[in-house]
Amino acid sequence: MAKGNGTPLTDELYAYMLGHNPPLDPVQRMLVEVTHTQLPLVAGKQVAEEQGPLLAFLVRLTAARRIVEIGTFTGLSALSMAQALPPGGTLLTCDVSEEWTEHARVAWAKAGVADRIELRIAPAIDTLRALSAEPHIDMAFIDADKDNYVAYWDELVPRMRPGGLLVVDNVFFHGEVTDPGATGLAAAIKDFNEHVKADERVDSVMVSVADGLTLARRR
Ligand SMILES: C[S@@+](CC[C@H](N)C(=O)[O-])C[C@H]1O[C@@H](n2cnc3c(N)ncnc32)[C@H](O)[C@@H]1O
Repeated sequence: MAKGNGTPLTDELYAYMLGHNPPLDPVQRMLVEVTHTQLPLVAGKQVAEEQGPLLAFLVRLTAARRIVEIGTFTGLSALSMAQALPPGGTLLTCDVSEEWTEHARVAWAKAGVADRIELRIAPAIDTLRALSAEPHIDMAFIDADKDNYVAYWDELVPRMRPGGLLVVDNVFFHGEVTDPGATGLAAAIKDFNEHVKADERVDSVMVSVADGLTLARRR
């Protein structure tokens, strides 16, 4: 079986890669530090450091004006995307935790992007179902409860405008997706990955970024 020509990502190489990406700005850096010091037990939920610049790059590349995010946590991915929006662009982000998203609100205000971000505290599936059914979303980022990924996908895809970009995090589920006996959330991600692969409404690629990322373009 072909293994690709990937280079193992050592700590040194990872640091080198980060050193060649746009550096975190002071508010982004603060958010990483606050998350690790004040929420150490759940800090691993935060997107990996290379994902913020990647998401910002994708917002600029697609000239996205209307973004929907599922899974706010302490707000680093939302901050990165909101900072890359053109004037008049907006980001709707969904979460269920007032506690975790309070850090996000503070950071967005500090960064001067609070006016372009709407945070809805409610099960994301309810927030998505309440959105217009018209294709109006330019970019979506799914990074929340894994057992609802298929449901989020099926609410989002019809609402994406043609050419719109869906980005989905954790599609490797820590490598457990290759386990034939996977259960629980790993099995949910495996089902999701099959669902995307079979979905003729999109063109998709799965890439090895952090814990695996799927990028899909609405046809
Ligand atoms: C992996 S974290 C998101 C990380 C975030 N994107 C960042 O940049 O730090 C997942 C988030 O999904 C939220 N979540 C879990 N279940 C949810 C649900 N049913 N609806 C909305 N959000 C949910 C959690 O509260 C958590 O903050």
